[in-house]
Amino acid sequence: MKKEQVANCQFSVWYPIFKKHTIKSVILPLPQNVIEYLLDDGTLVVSGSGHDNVHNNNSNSDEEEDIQWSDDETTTTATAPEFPEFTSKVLEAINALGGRVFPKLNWSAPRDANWIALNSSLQCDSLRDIFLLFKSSDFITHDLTQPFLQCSDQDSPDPVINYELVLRKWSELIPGGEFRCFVRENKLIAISQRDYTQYYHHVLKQEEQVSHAIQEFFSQHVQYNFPDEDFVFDVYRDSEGRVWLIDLNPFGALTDSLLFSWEELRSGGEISQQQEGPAFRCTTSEVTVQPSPCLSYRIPRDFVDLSTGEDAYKLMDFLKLKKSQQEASEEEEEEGNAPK
Ligand SMILES: Nc1ncnc2c1ncn2[C@@H]1O[C@H](COP(=O)(O)OP(=O)(O)OP(=O)(O)O)[C@@H](O)[C@H]1O
Ligand SMILES: [Mg+2]
Repeated sequence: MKKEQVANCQFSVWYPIFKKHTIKSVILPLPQNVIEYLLDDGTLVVSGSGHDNVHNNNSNSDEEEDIQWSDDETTTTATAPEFPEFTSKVLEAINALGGRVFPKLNWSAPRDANWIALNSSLQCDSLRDIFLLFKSSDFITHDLTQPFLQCSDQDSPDPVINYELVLRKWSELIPGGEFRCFVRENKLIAISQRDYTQYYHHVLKQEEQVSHAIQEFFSQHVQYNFPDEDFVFDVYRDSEGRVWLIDLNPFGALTDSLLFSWEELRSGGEISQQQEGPAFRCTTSEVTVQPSPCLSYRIPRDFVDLSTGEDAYKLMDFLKLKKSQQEASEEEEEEGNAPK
């Protein structure tokens, strides 16, 4: 996989080509100061003008507390003044897209961070929601810091990247309708169920119809229209059987090969010789159901609830526990001090 192939899969490259067949979206250039804010791994959301005051515990009681948790109403007012122009562009775009959006950068969405959002989802209705997800996501950091990490042409200069915030109209996609399609030398060679951790009875039952619909979509709208001849595209087949393009990804290890292996996809021989059309794989029984691949990115739910104040009872239990621990240690201390 070459750097150029990765550069071709940026949202702003493919969106204008396939606009008619994908979810309505708005692309906004990401200002340098916002990029720096996203990469600053100090506190999650910081009030004031910079990260300097995080450690500067000023005792002036008129000053706001330095650290603001994300669900605090004051967070928006604390961060918004720093990027007023960008904030208003984002809000305008969110409104134009119906009030709820799915955010991503040039390549990635913060899928590894959805657990941190109050709604445990990537659905956002403010810049504050977007910042919380982006700052918590390793996938977003990857886009910003090392997008060409696994490319074979490491000696060649990196293509110039203009970072962009992509806002997509929020759409309730049923995971069983999502498929990843692998194209080599402009030929559709393989289709995999996207959410391979679950068994979907209807996918298995409609395998032929699904494969046929995707092949038709590919030959009518995708084939020869993309600047590369090797790529991976993701689709969604809605309840009426219509196929939509969701994303484009580089053909190589950066992209999850799901129910195939990159070895077999690259060699192509075995999987495409078996039949005329593309190889089709889906999860075939409950036995193979696996935990969500993003689980390892999470921290314990209790910690999130406590830090956000989501669950009041949990917070009360936690405080009671702290209090009893404190009392116990005070008692111990007293005992320790008592003359023997
Ligand atoms: N507009 C949208 N509204 C709601 N959910 C969406 C939207 N777009 C995508 N999704 C959901 O989010 C998932 C990830 O989206 P997308 O493929 O754009 O992210 P990605 O970071 O490129 O993922 P990958 O690393 O697997 O390529 C999709 O599989 C889909 O379930
Ligand atoms: Mg993708």
